[in-house]
Amino acid sequence: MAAGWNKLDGAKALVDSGIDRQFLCQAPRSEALSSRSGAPRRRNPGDRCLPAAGFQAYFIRSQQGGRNRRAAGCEREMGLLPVINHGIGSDLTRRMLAVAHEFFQLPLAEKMVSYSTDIDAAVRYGTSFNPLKEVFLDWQDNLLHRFLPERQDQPHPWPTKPSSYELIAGEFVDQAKFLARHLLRALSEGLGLGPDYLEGEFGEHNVALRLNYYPPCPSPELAIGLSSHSDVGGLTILLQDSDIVGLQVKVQEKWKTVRSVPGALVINIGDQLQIYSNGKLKSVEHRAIVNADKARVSVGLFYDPASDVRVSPIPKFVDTEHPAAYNPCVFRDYLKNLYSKNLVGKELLESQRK
Ligand SMILES: O=C(O)CCC(=O)C(=O)O
Ligand SMILES: [Fe+2]
Repeated sequence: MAAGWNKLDGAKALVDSGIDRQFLCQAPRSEALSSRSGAPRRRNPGDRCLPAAGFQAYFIRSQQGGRNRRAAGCEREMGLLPVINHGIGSDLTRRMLAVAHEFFQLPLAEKMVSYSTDIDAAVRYGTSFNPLKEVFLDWQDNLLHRFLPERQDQPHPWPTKPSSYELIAGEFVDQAKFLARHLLRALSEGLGLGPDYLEGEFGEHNVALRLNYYPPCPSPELAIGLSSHSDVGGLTILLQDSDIVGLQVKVQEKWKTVRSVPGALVINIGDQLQIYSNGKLKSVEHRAIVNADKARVSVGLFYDPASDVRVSPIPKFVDTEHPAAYNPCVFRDYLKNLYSKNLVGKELLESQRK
């Protein structure tokens, strides 16, 4: 294991602890050495590198699906919506991505101030999805903020470093929330409901902001950045680093890579909208892959029903031909279920099926 590293320290800390020493390469010795700059060496297809113990926490599934991860870009029929004229200024999206990078560059101890295993914590820093349970970790570290309606009378405990974080992330949350509401109204009308219907169902609504950081990975074909999942709530507004691909969507059992267009946002439908619409809307199965060259960040704003809302198919979508397909579930319980398991595609939603 990398000296002094433990799995809760996360992917960036493992990379920082010295990639070069972690690989026992069976390639010719001269090739096996990394470049003098210390930058991860690009591997040749013929290399047989065995990751040492620290990396084995991530290098998984090693034999599965490697080729798929490099699938060509395609946005048609993906079930998600890349949008450009979304009203969030390019200056703000650029600053949001920059401050996210800055956050993850902080020393580990400063990020760990926000480490918590409490899923109700307002701010939570960590690695992977459920590192205490997973055998193989996702190659990413993350910071999650939850803005719960029941806490709206308390100031949000923003991380104090980087110093511009609160201002930039606060502005991004406000604008992305505004956009999410607008989209929810449009979806509601598109379903033949009144424009405020879905918003009414969501109640006081939950908002969460998640920053994902994927450090460069010496063997990207052996790791996954974020395991396959669908977002569990209502709508997700996702901002990703320009010109670094990572997001993939499952379309007809194949992984398609989503192009990363500067300033564009990707809108995702979450599980609760599939339940409300009794399957008329479908939550999108997606994942993130990693690359050997560049760290990537993504920032997701999740606009979800309030925790105490009981979600079930809307009566308009239920009749004898279309019986209710899902059991009702209080959103808080759905989230608890999520965090008690590992991320596995749409299994959680499937377990809600009648
Ligand atoms: O990094 C990405 O592109 C995906 C992030 C994501 O799916 C999430 O945070 O739920
Ligand atoms: Fe997601």
